[in-house]
Amino acid sequence: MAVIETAGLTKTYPRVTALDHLDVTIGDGVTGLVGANGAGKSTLIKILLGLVPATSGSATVLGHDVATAGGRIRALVGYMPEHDCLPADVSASDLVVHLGQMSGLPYAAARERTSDVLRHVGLAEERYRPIGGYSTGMKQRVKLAQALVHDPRLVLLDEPTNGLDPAARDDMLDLVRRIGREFGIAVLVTSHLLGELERVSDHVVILDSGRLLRSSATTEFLHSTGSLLVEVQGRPDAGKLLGQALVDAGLAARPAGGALIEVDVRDETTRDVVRDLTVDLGLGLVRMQERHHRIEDVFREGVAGGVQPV
Ligand SMILES: Nc1ncnc2c1ncn2[C@@H]1O[C@H](COP(=O)(O)OP(=O)(O)OP(=O)(O)O)[C@@H](O)[C@H]1O
Repeated sequence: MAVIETAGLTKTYPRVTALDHLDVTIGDGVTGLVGANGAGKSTLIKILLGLVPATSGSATVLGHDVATAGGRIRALVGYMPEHDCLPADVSASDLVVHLGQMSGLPYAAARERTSDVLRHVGLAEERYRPIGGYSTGMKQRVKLAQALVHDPRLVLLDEPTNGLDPAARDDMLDLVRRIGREFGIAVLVTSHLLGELERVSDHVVILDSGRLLRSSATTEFLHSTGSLLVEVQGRPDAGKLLGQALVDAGLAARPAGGALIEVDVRDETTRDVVRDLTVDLGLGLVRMQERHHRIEDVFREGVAGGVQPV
């Protein structure tokens, strides 16, 4: 069963169409929802939670219709909102226990789960201090903990790395990956920082002005654009010589400046062909490295080239 499914989902505000006939299916694992500011990510999340009604079209979350089963969905789903919304004068521990009870857990179970999830997100003794004194990174962890306290089947994380410095961002992304891989909870995580999602996501959905630009496995993004950068030495025209030999061998190879050649990876034999031809030509292999385009490049190419939704 799809975790999330939308059909013709549209949301119009008086001045703007935030979602425009969105058809997308999201499964288990970690899915990155990418888009520039204003692309419609937060609007999609709020509709999926049953907090904001769609203008037209439909959506289901874990098989439940968002239009009629918002309450049921919110019991099964954890939500980490984008903006700072934590009360300053309450401790993380008290807040998460309270929200656990609001999600239906008895007091004792809420306390036990709170202790577990705060440990998982890396909040130790400070959990008993008022949240007002926390750093941004600690506040983000509290927001993540409250999304997990009721043991949801799916979590919706809206810009969890917002406002974090690089080290805190890495820690948060590690947590997101662990939620998906180790705890088996489906994750939909949004970001406008495209590069970070390829590290943690199994699947990437790209939104552009409320429309679906692309939805595919992360490996497909990388695989479809994978190439090798090869550097050879031994004679002045070494690069040219190897480039021609690679083309003669049926590979797509092109000069990449000086003694550098870029070769498209055709299959698992490509590296062996490069190595053998270099040896046959009596050249020295200086380096052979992966040259993946990043999701960011694919996104840019897509927008510039007007790629049709898939
Ligand atoms: N309540 C609202 N009333 C009017 N317009 C809104 C409302 N909420 C969102 N919008 C508009 O809808 C569009 C999509 O906004 P949304 O917040 O979903 O984008 P986003 O991709 O989450 O961007 P961000 O990362 O900046 O939050 C934007 O143009 C925004 O200004």
